[in-house]
Amino acid sequence: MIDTIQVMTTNTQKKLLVVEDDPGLQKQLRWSFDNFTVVTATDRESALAQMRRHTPAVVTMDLGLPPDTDGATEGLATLQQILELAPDTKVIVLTGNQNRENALKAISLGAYDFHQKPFDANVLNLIVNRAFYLHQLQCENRELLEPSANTTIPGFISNDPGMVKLCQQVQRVASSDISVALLGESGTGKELLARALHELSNRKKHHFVAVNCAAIPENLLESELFGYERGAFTGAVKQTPGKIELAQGGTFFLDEIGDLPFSLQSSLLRFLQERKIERIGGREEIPVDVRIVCATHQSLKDMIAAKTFREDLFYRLSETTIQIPPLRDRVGDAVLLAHFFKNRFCVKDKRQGLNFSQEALNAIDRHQWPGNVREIENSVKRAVVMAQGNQISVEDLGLMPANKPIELTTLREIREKAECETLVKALARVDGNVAKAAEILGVTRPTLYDLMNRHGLKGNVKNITH
Ligand SMILES: Nc1ncnc2c1ncn2[C@@H]1O[C@H](COP(=O)(O)OP(=O)(O)OP(=O)(O)O)[C@@H](O)[C@H]1O
Repeated sequence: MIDTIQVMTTNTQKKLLVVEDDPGLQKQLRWSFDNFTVVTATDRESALAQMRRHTPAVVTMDLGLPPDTDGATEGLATLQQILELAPDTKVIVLTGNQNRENALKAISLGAYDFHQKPFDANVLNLIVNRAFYLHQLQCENRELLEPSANTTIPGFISNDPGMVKLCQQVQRVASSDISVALLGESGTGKELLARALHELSNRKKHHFVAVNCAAIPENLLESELFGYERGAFTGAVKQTPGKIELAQGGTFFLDEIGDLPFSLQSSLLRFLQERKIERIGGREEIPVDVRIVCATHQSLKDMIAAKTFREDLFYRLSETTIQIPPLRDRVGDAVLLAHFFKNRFCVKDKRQGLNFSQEALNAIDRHQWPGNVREIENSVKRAVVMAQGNQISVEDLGLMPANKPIELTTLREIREKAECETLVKALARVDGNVAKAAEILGVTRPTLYDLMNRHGLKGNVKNITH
């Protein structure tokens, strides 16, 4: 049974979860905290469900939960899971001073012990209030210690003034229907911004449909985009709408537009001019109202010059062009993003309390991140798994410590050297398998090939060993 009494404090809602299987005691406890939103639970399952739903600041719990009301195996396991779900939550166990050993075990897990029987509601009230303020202080501390992001796009983390402006530009164009071309290196957040354009527009009730032109073989791409009628070709067993049609009313995102085969560029151009599609093997023209967003890491201007990309299509696709800078050009963002992903993966992997060592933070700031945000995301993800104790080291991140005396003259040389060494290390670890090395480094295969080319490693992969 859930009972809710809502009272707000200045900035954090006072939420208390009472975990107690004795109905009499539960009732008594529930009414003792009229300045809290009180939710209740009687066993492990309901306690965890309430934790997920409400993330209360404070929990009071009876250790003797069913099925083992005498022992505390169930209660201690519940306590551990509560703290894993929300490590900032303050848990007060009500042991009634009956089992000192269990009380000590609970304290070692991170709980507070309230051993008074019969319990005094006023004293417990004081303790719960104190625990709440401790929780609030801890949350505020965390916010102060960790840099915060400034953009107005939910989930898009950056404090770099250029990026903040770029996000404002995204927000401004989101409400219009003009086509947007997002240009930038791999992993800079093009898809994330494409989704933001959709979410911030009044098309958000409809679908956001993405097609990656590089991932679909040329002979299948046409039917993927435009759909087909039954019997249009061998294997066309039923009428199938294309991705453009599926985005009706919403946003259609063409990722890696630079990889759209030349043969299909004129079909796409026709659609953009007429806003109608014809399924393969069909006779009917179907009007489709979609907003077009595309992205690429390639230089479309160079492709136009090389006559591999149609200029007229480029102008249709890029009524607005947004150039996203690489991560190495954004001031302070690497550390900010590292904290962001660390917090995300800590919650996901239930590894609370992890922090970067100072040396790791310096290395994050120094590293060039050729794979941009995707690389930092993957690096932190792996580090959260690898870290021992509560510190993430430079090694956990797969970065280079700055302990060698610097003999080189320019920063550029130092960066180049570090990049080259990282590539060699990653390739050696996977016996020269480029796909696996790209995964470790958080870059795409083409990016890794480019980097290997630049560092003269391409012909030498087989020579790279441990
Ligand atoms: N500023 C950001 N804040 C938070 N997460 C980000 C940010 N930029 C990118 N990401 C995350 O980084 C990863 C890569 O981003 P995304 O897929 O949008 O890049 P992309 O430029 O489209 O890459 P590609 O060209 O390789 O397709 C995603 O998991 C995305 O959520």
